[in-house]
Parts: sequence; C-alpha cells; structure tokens
Amino acid sequence: MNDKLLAGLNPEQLSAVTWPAKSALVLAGAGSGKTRVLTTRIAWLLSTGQASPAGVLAVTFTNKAAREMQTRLAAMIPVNVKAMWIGTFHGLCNRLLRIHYRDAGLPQTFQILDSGEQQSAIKRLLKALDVSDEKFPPKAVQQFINGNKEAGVRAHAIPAPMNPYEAKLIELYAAYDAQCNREGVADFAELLLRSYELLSRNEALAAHYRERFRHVLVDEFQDTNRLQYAWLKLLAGTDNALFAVGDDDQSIYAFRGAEVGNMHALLRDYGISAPIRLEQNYRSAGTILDAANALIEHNDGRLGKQLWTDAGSGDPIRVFEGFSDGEEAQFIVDEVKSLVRDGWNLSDMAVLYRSNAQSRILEHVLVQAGVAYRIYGGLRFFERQEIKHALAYLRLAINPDDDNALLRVINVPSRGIGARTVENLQTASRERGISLWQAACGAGTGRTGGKVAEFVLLVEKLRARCEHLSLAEKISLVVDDSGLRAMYEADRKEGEERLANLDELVNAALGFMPHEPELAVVEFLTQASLEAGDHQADASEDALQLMTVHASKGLEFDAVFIGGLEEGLFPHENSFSDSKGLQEERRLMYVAITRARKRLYFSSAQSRMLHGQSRYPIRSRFVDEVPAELLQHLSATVKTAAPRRAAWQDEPAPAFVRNNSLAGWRIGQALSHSKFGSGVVISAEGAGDDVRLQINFAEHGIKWLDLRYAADKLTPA
Ligand SMILES: Nc1ncnc2c1ncn2[C@@H]1O[C@H](COP(=O)(O)OP(=O)(O)OP(=O)(O)O)[C@@H](O)[C@H]1O
Ligand SMILES: [Mg+2]
Repeated sequence: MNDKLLAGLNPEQLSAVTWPAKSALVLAGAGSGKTRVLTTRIAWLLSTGQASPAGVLAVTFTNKAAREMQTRLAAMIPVNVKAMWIGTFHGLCNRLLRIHYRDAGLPQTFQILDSGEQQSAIKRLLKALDVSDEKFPPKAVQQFINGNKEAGVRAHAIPAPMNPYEAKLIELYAAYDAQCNREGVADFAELLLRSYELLSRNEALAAHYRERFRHVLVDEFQDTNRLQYAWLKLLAGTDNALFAVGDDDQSIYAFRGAEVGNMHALLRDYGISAPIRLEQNYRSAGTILDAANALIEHNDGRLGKQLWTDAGSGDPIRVFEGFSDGEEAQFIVDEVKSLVRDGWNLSDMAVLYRSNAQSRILEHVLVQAGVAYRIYGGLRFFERQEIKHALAYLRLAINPDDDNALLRVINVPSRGIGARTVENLQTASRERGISLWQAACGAGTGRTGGKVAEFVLLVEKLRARCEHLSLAEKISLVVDDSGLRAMYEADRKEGEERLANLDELVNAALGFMPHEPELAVVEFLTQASLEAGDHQADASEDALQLMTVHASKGLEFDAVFIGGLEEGLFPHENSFSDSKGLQEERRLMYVAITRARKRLYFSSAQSRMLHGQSRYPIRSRFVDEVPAELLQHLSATVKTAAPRRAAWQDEPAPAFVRNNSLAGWRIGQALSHSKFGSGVVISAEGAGDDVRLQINFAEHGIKWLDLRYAADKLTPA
C-alpha cells in the first residue's frame, strides 16, 4: 500500500513525504508538487499508523483548495476526509469557535459577517454615534479594524494614538467590537483573532489540541500573516511537527499583511536547518515554464529557486490584442469553443483576471454563446439580494435579536415601515441597550407601531412554524410566508431569475449535510458566508472556470487565458507608486502563468470600459517581460513597426499611456482634427514617414488617417 502511495515521487519529494515527525519547510516553485507532497504525507502518516485522522490538522487558503485536498486524499486512502480537520484558516477557526463558543464568549448561533455586511454594520455604528461618514469613510474604518485584527491587536492594546483622528478610529474599533458582541456576530478577521485568543488564554484547551494535533500541515505558507502564524504556533506548540510548504515567488497577499518573513521565522522558531527544495516542475510545458521563470527574474530579493521540466516545450504562448474589451472577450470565447471542438474539456480551461469587474463582459459573451461557466469568488450566489433577504428571514427565525438581519428585511417586501420608524427603533435600542427586535416588540400600536407589530407577528409565526421543519422546508417556508416570493413574482424584470435563485437555495439546502443535524441552520448559514459562490452552477456540469488570479492559487488547468493584460489593470494602477507593489503584481502574474499545463493565452484590449469610463490602455509590461520567442501574436490590430518594448521598458509607469513613437503621436492620445473634431488615437500602423493612425472621433466615429496628408490637420488636445 505504501509502495503505491509513494510510487512516482522523485527523490526530493519522497524525502519530504516521509520526513520524520518533526517540523520542515518545503520551499519550491510552482507546480513542483508541494501540494501533492503535503497530501501524500498525510496519507502516508495515516496509512503507516503514525497518525490518526483526528490527529492531523491541515490548512489551505481557499475553499476550493481545501476540497481538492480532501478529494485527492480520499482517492489515496479510505478515510472519512469530511471528519478531518482539513480546511481554510477561517473554516477551521469557525469550527473551533462553534465547539468552544462559551469559552470564546459567543452565542452558539453566532453569525458570520461577510465584508459587505461588516461595512453596513460600521455604517450603522457611525450613524448611532453621530460620526460623519465623510470624515470617517466606512471603508477606511473597516480597513483600520481588519488591519489591526489581522495583526492580532484589539482596540485597547493599540499604543497611544498619534493624532486625534487615530484616537477616534480606535474608539470606533472598540465600539464596533462591542456592537458585534451585542448582536452575536463575527466578521472574518474576528474568527481568527477570537480563536487565537481562545487558545492563548486557555492553556488547558491549547494543551488539549496540542496533544491531539501531532501533525500540523500548511499549504501556501508564504501567504500566512502574523496572526495566522501565531495561531499555528499555538496549535503546534514546539513539540509537534509543523510541516509547511510554500513559494516566496507566489506571495500575493502582502497587501493583507502576509509576511514572507514567516518563512525565516519558521526556520528559526522550529530549528529547521535547511528548507527542502523541489526543483522539477510537473505541471507546465517548457514554454510556459520558461515564460514564468523569465518574468519573475525581474523581481529582486527572491529566495531563489530553480525549476526545470522534462516535458517538451509545447505550444507558444498566444497573444491577442483586441480593439475593445468586447472583442477581447469574443476572442476568448471563440477560442474556448474551438478548443472544445478539438476535444478539450471546458472545466479544464480557465479565464483569469486581475479584477472581479472584468468578469461581467466575459459573462455577457459567454451567455450569448451558450457556453457554461462557473465563477469562483466575486459574483456570489450568496451575495445576491434575494438570497440575502431569504437568509435574513431564516436568521430572524432562529435569532430575532440579529439586528443586521432585521434591518435588512423589516421593510422587504415593503410594508410601510419607513426610515423614520426604523430610526426610532434604533434610538430606543441604543438608549435602552436592547436589540432592535426587543425595541420592535415594544413599539406599541399607533399607525406605524401597528405595522411594526405586524412584522413582529410575522417573525413570531415564522419562528413557531419553522421549529420542526427540515432546513429546506424552513427555507421554503420563509420565502413564501415572508412575502418574498409574491414580491418577486410581481417583478416582471428580474423576478424570474431571482425566483430561480431562491429555488436554487432550497436545492442547496436539500443537498446540505450538516455535521450536527440540530445545528443544520447555523451550519448552513455559516457555509453561506464562508463558501460564497459554490452553488451558482451545477458543480458536476462541465463548465469554463472564471476567477481572479488571487482565487486561482494552487489550481491548475490545461488551458489558461489571462485577460486584461494592460497597464493600469494588470499591473494594477494602485501598484505604480512603489516598486514593492509592482513586484507583488509580478508575483501575481507568475501565479497566473504557472496555472497552465499545456496552453496559455495573453489577451488585452486597446479600449476598455472601466468604472463607467472609456479607457485606452497600453499593453501590460508583463507581456513584454516574457521573451519574444515564446510568444505568437494572433491579432492584426496593432502593426506598429516601432518596437513597443524599447519605448517604455525602463520607465517607471507614470500613466496609462506611454509614447509609442508614431511620428510623435501615441496610442491613447487625445487630439483634435480641424474637420472631424476631437478624438483619441486607438491604433496605428506603418513606420517612419508612412504612419497611419486609427482615430476614434467623438462625433464622426472611427477613421484611419494617413499622416502624410493629415499631419497638419491634427493638434494634441
Ligand atoms: N512526481 C510526480 N510525478 C508526476 N506528476 C507529479 C509529480 N509531482 C507532482 N505532480 C503533478 O504536478 C502537478 C503540480 O503539483 P502540485 O499542485 O502539487 O504543485 P505545487 O507545487 O503545489 O504548485 P503550486 O505552487 O502552484 O501550488 C499536479 O498535477 C501533480 O499531480
Ligand atoms: Mg500547491
């Protein structure tokens, strides 16, 4: 059995898998088998009897990666992987807190606030405290709170504030925590901090888990932040084996406080003399690997790794530059369809993008073309309005003191309870230190009081009727009895889709397997918060995979499309100001490239709608950091003879648009023509004296102009 498990591993992998029961760091590049080593090690520990399924804790970064690890493990040995402690940091912390909710000072049914809900909670707080949300934008307050939580710092522990503004932020942080405690809710960062505190304050409990989890394994270790590392140290103690795998070149969460420094700390704290290195890449064709290696060379301060493959060089990387973002999307979809005709599976192909907003246009084209797709992260089933409404009713049915839920639906569907009434309730709740629900119960009769009383009655009824129903029945019931169904039935425009989503919610509940049946609702709501995006398409359906580069970490696909390779988008404009930011963008690009097994596409657009505006970006520097001999250009739109690369290679990146040396003009430049008026240069061809510009004129549309004749009619705008 072991032989079979270990067969096919190379000597370094074998050494890592069968490493004695002590700590280790596997430091190796993308596709070298880190995750495979980690999973195989768990299987090996179990099958050799060195560990029991209950004695292993394994952490990964995304839900998808955690599930993948479970699937791979289940394929290797017969074990109930669902019962094992394999999950994301958030998932495992949640599990810990559910078990020890009392010690953690949380109600058993505590709800998780996602990022949007956290922001509304902060907005509510600002209002209650009469703090201007212009001076203290909720988003900034949120960042301050989460940043501190992720560093493990509570409000009272922040050292003396540097100025009154910071003092106020600290005050808001404390008030926010108090509000969350009152309402029995926890945001994402809270899950981690709270469970860290639980263990650090409760030595007996920590000792119990240390006794239990003799093996703690971490994937993607380069992306752990300080608190996560401290949490791991608490759990692993110094005697247990902390087995971490990672790649400094794939560190992409520095903006959220992740520290590559944790790798050094791990070596030091656990007396590891040298990291284990894996150098053979098993994932990608040679060309793809060469591209990744060449790109990441542009970064400095790397720990340094070699990667080689004995796979052939494979296809060149195909580069497409579309005229517009629509054309780019169309290219991707056409190409996907042609690959399918050639026998590729849709689910083995992925489109990766830097920002979530980019998915919309792709979705549009995919829908038109009738290509099935799934989106991970981003547009989330559980973030859709109708789903949130239904879940809010469900939450009220189990805990009416849930202020967030109550505020969401007190007037949905509309029942004549206006903002004024809600404000009165909020005042009452604040003054008397009670929940909104309690305030509503005492709202009296009067004209609006009567409406509130009706709502109270509705919720009471839902509570009573829900009691003995299954989860799916409960959801059906709240959807019907709350009036949501009727409301969407009356909505001609979007109702149909929303009703379909609500039905899908019931389906999700039907297929839901709770760990503890009596906590099914809580577990379901928890999953809804943790696993956004999982029920939007039938998981078994063959579908194209869409996701941000961040979400693609650790995954692999036969064909990968990296879209929107434009300066300002990828690298993101926010990263232009410092070289650290740019290097993180480059690592992100390295992650994107190394997801591909056989086929890789780079695409970009010369004009793009972004934040409601047309932009005329130029191609990303990252395309040009890949050696030209690895690329095959597919588009004919830009035929500038001028070497684009030379034009901007060494510059920083001050703006979207840089000079392309087209007789003094550049792509993206605004100008005006004596006859056609104002316009923007969108592409060009020719060189020297023979240059033609394609210009998009505001009033006269797109025209090609020959500079030999038109030069004197043009002036820069
Ligand atoms: N010894 C091996 N023989 C054959 N295939 C292997 C071997 N080791 C790993 N692979 C395969 O190579 C691919 C990449 O492995 P894996 O995902 O574990 O790499 P990784 O180092 O975790 O990559 P990343 O850094 O992207 O997370 C997988 O398909 C894996 O099954
Ligand atoms: Mg991996």
